[in-house]
This record gives sequence, structure tokens and C-alpha cells, in this order.
Amino acid sequence: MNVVEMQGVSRTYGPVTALRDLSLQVRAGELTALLGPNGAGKTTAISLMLGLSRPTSGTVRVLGEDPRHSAVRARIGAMPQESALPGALTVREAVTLFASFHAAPLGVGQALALAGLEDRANRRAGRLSGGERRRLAFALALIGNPELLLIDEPTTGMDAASRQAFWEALGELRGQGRSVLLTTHYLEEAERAADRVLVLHGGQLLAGGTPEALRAQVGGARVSFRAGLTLAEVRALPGVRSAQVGEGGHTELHTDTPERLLAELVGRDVPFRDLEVRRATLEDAFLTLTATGHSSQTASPSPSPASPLSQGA
Ligand SMILES: Nc1ncnc2c1ncn2[C@@H]1O[C@H](COP(=O)(O)OP(=O)(O)OP(=O)(O)O)[C@@H](O)[C@H]1O
Repeated sequence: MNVVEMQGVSRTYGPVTALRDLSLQVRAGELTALLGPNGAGKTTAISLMLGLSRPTSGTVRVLGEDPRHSAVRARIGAMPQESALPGALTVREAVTLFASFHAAPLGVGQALALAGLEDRANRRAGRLSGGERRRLAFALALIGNPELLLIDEPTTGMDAASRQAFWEALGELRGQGRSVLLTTHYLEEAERAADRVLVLHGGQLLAGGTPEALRAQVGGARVSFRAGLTLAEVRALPGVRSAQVGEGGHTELHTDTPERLLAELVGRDVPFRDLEVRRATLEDAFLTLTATGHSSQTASPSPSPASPLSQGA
């Protein structure tokens, strides 16, 4: 069963096309990460799922209904990128107030514990740090005991320990059978925690699948070294799926058969140094997919991986 279905959805803002004929599904009981570079359309997609705006064309169904119906919205927990919090209330008062809006809320203590806010319960919301404000927004999103959580960049501003606690809480919520869709730029965390990943680019779905399936699309291993080879020579090496050659002969490539490739270099007596071989990550897959703008598996020169997405990941 799918908790979200978008069919042929476009959304324009004047001359800007934020989403272009986008079709995607989010499965029930899973944690799905919606990834994409800045401006890819992630927030636009989430706001359509939350019923905050309507598509220019196409259909959006959440829990089988139009998300603008209030009955559906009561079953969704929303954590937008920026939330206005009741600054004069304490954390406990704010969570208690939001609990009163719902028919069958979670316990206030349970929500505070899941959000890691027990020791901040008596602090005024207006006095919280940036990371604590995100945690309060999380507590407010889950207090209604939602079937589906839609979360936009939850861990931005959280320190490492808070991020880890947040992912543990999400794991617990999913273990209770809830569905979660979140956007994030922390690809390492998405790789560890997500059942499924959707990659948006330019308002379109570029790829979707398990983190393992996406990694497999770019090749099982990432090999880097310095050598005097041109890009054409590197691409001609056996089993190279994608490659780039930068300054000083710095070469990065993806391959399913690193042993064969290294045997070839040694056999041909190509001098190389600074060799590094590691398993391809979701970030490698993401950078390759978004650099080429399509999910083809042909070798292609990717730009430098100094993308904003690698920051803090
Ligand atoms: N209200 C709006 N008016 C005009 N343009 C908008 C509006 N909202 C979004 N856009 C544009 O639509 C595109 C998609 O924006 P969106 O916020 O959905 O991207 P995103 O993937 O969430 O990006 P980020 O990772 O930076 O948060 C961008 O080009 C953005 O400038």
C-alpha cells in the first residue's frame, strides 16, 4: 500500500517550474528519504503532500485522499523547514496545547522523550537553541499520533548527538508501523536509516529505490589515485562505469571490478600513487546521478564532488 501517490504533478510559480510531471509513490510502513540538490523541488513536493498548496496539474493523494481535506490532515504529522513556535510557552505547555488539538494524542511525556526534550520541558520555547527548536517542532509533529510523518530537513541545526537520537526516534516510530517521508542533505544518515530513497532533480524524479540499489547503479567500488592518464584512457580501462580526472592527474572512478582494474594498471606498468579503494556510497550515487542529470549507467565525466550536498554529510 502507498501512503503518498503523486501522478503527473507539475507546480509552477510564475515563470519558475518547481515540479515537472512528477510521479512518485511512498510506501506504507517505510522510512523514505527524498533527496535532491538545492532547488530540486523537495519542499514544494512536501507542501503539496501537506495540502498547503495545490498542484498546477496532476494529482496528489495522501492516505488515499486529497490532502487538503481536514480529515486526512489530522492523520499526518508535519514538520516544515521553519516552524513558528509559541515562544512564550514552555516546551511542556506547547506540547500539551498541541495535544489538545487531537482526538487521540500521544502522551506528552512520550512525545518529549522521543524528541529528546525531557530536560528542556520547563524552558520557554523562545529561549531554545536552534537544534532544540527543531526537536520541539518534531515533538509537535508527532504529538497527534500520526500515521504518516512528513518532515522537511529535520536535522539541520542539530548537533551530532541530537541527530543520532532523532534517527533512533524515527526508527522507533517506524517500528510502530508509522510511515515517514523526510528530506535531508545528510546522505550518510539517509543511507543508514532509509528503507527507500527518491532522488529529485530539476523537479523530476531521477531515481528511486533502496540505498543499496542506488549504490549499485554507479558501481560497487569507488577507486581514486594519481596517475598521468587522460580521461579517455581512464574510461577505456576495464569495467569503468564513470570517471573524472582532475588537477595533478587526480583520478576518481566507479567500477564493479576494482581488482581487475588495478591488475590492468599494474600489468601495463602505469605509475600511480595515493591509491584508495572503497565501497561506493549513496553520496557517490547521488553526485553521479545529479551531475549527469539522468540515471544512465554509461561512463561520464562528473564535475567535482564539492557539492553543497557533501557539506556536513
Ligand atoms: N513560493 C515560491 N515562489 C517562487 N518560486 C518558488 C517558490 N517556492 C519555491 N520556488 C522555486 O521552486 C524551485 C524548487 O524549490 P524548493 O524549495 O521546492 O526546492 P528544495 O529542493 O526544497 O530546495 P532546498 O534543498 O534548497 O530546500 C526553486 O527554484 C525555488 O526557487
